[in-house]
Formats: sequence, C-alpha cells, structure tokens
Amino acid sequence: MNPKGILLVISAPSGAGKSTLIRMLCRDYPGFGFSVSYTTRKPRENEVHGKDYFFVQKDEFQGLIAKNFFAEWAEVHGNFYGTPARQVLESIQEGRSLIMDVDIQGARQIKNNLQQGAYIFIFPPSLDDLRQRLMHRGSDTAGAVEKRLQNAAGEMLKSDFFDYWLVNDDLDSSYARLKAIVLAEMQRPFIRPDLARKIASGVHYDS
Ligand SMILES: Nc1ncnc2c1ncn2[C@@H]1O[C@H](COP(=O)(O)OP(=O)(O)OP(=O)(O)O)[C@@H](O)[C@H]1O
Ligand SMILES: Nc1nc2c(ncn2[C@@H]2O[C@H](COP(=O)(O)O)[C@@H](O)[C@H]2O)c(=O)[nH]1
Repeated sequence: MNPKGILLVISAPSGAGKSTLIRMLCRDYPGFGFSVSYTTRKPRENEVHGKDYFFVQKDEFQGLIAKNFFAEWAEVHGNFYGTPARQVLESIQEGRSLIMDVDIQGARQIKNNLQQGAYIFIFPPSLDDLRQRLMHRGSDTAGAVEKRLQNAAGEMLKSDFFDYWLVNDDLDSSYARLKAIVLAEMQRPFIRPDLARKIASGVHYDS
C-alpha cells in the first residue's frame, strides 16, 4: 500500500471555482484520480459524458440508488448527483489519491462513512464576485444562476465541519494555497488499512 495516497473532498458554492482549481491540480498531479459523478443535470456545452459526469435520466439514477451503487448521493439545486462507490473503495484499498467534487451534503456523508480524507471548502471572495463568475461563465440560465446564488449563503454557513477553508480570490495565490494543503496531506499516513479492509469485506455504505 502506498501511504501517500490522499483523499481530497472539495466543496464550494456553485461558481466559487472548485472545478477550475481541481483542473489545475489534476494537471500538476497526473497520478490523482478524479471521481466522476453521476447526475441528472443536463450536460453543459463542452462537458463530456464519462469525463465530467455520467449524465443519466432520473429513473436510471433512482435505480442506481436502489442498488446501493453510490457512496453518497444528494439533491443539489434541483438535480441529483451521486458518487459511485467503486472508485472510492478501489482508491482507498490501493492507496491511490482521489479528488472528489461534491456538495456539502455529500462531503458530510463521505466524512461520516469513511472517517478519513481532507475536507476543503472553497469560498468566493464575496457574493457579488460569485454572481459575476456564474454570469460570466455563461453555462447556466438566469433562473439556474439565481437558484445557485440563493443556495450559496446557506452552504457557506454550514461549512464548519471542513478541515480547510480556502478563499478563492486571486486564482494563482489560491492555487498555491491549495497545493500547500495537498503537500501537507501527502505527509500524513492517513489511509487506514483496517477501515479499507472492513469496507472491502462488506461493511455497508449508507447513502
Ligand atoms: N480566482 C478566480 N478569479 C476569477 N474567476 C475565477 C476564479 N476561479 C474561477 N473563476 C471563474 O469562475 C467561473 C466559475 O468557476 P468554476 O466553474 O470552476 O466553479 P465551480 O465552483 O466548479 O462551479 P460549479 O459547482 O457550478 O461547477 C469560471 O468561469 C472560472 O473561470
Ligand atoms: N453530493 C454530491 N454533489 C455533487 C456530486 N457531483 C457534483 N456535485 C455538486 O453538485 C453541485 C452542482 O454541480 P454542477 O456541476 O451542476 O455545477 C456542486 O456543488 C458540485 O460539487 C456528487 O457526486 N455528489
């Protein structure tokens, strides 16, 4: 087992910049896996099925819930999102690093179930910046942007269980701070083989 495998669970209000920062990490750490979620949201332009998400219909998603396919799942901004359990389990068992991009409900479920990992919450510098970023990105309808902004304050107020808070103001400086967190986490022999063995032998994941 590679003791340097780390599990990074990253959450943020929509538009705060987590996908941007995760893309930068994946570029600099090609050995890190990215947990590709399932969602019932419609694909955005440039999103690739199987790379950004697995895009599925609601009935398929519900069937997967019934089969205990997900390590966690949640309804976020009116759509369903879920993390397939298999990649998380395999990464832990094999000591490989994995990045998860989940909302705060998902982060809480993963933390409760796995009791390991580094939980990072990314803040925008302000709600005005968040609005501008979402509008400038241009990937969501005005209604969807409003819904995401309305949810942002509540998400930020529930972020106290995260290990790290990162304000994504200047991108380069934020990325340097994120990398410092990653480097620190890599010094921790945090993968717990006993837990991996328990999960591998059939301990149930509650979603
Ligand atoms: N530090 C920054 N300064 C200015 N703009 C930024 C910064 N970080 C990201 N952005 C821009 O903000 C927009 C939203 O970023 P991104 O898509 O990474 O957010 P997100 O948190 O992943 O959102 P979602 O949860 O909706 O996927 C993008 O257009 C991105 O280029
Ligand atoms: N609980 C989960 N949340 C997830 C998962 N994958 C993504 N997300 C979160 O959903 C929102 C919206 O994402 P978007 O791509 O539609 O902008 C964002 O907070 C993501 O972190 C998941 O598997 N589980």
